[in-house]
Amino acid sequence: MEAKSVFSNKKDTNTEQKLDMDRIPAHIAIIMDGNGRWAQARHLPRVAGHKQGMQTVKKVTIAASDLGVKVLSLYAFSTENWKRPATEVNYLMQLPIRFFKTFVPDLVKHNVKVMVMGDITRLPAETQQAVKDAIKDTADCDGMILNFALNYGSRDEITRAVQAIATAAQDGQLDPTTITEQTISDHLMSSPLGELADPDLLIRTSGEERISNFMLWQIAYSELEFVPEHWPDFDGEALKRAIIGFQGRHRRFGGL
Ligand SMILES: Cc1cc(N2CCCCCC2)n2ncc(-c3ccc(F)cc3)c2n1
Repeated sequence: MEAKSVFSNKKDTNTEQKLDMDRIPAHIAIIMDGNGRWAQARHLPRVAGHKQGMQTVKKVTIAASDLGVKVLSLYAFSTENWKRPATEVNYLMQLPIRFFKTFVPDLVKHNVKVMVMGDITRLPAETQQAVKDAIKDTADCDGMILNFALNYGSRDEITRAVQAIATAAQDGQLDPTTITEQTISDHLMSSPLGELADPDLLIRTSGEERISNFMLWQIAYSELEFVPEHWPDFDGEALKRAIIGFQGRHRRFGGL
């Protein structure tokens, strides 16, 4: 059957690059980098980049949902981000609240379910409540899952999984000789995603080629796309270009 396709209207492609709508990656993860540099280039405070980055979250969420992506994971706040200046951390902690107040009705309209990975107990109470409200208000949606990584770090996630597995073994609830890769996957924060837990495609914006402690276990077989746009400049067309890059590769899952 001829694959449905959508031409990328970006004029700088020198070949006819088509988006194969029958091979959209089920799970896309994005490291949303470049917000501070975007602001700096415009002689604006760093928080202006975060504010514009929030608008990009809304735009890209709808674009991904419309393309048929099943899970979109976004690295919103890492366990390392607490080291940033208090003024910036305080601003960032307000963003989930603003997101809830301004965007949840749109998410429901697009049947998008909010999920969060990370230790939210360390967040300010108001931020925690906004996150819980976003999860509650979208719980009945069964379309794309918008999975925010918030106060998340992959090494922290793996450490917590090892602790839980060791405790179960110590309590006689788990025979250590039966531990498999699936046992570890089942104890990660991504486990509610089930078969969709592992990203097919990881995108990092702003040209940096680092993983930065994001979903280290889950991206074992992911395709990686490092794109030049700062996150505030990323959009639906840039998302299509990244997916076209993904579709252009033969995926081996370690085989031939
Ligand atoms: C801390 C933080 C920062 C944050 N940025 C905006 C995007 C650019 C990168 C970092 C700054 N965004 N964007 C959305 C959320 C969010 C998180 C959980 C939730 F339930 C609803 C919204 C968010 N949270």
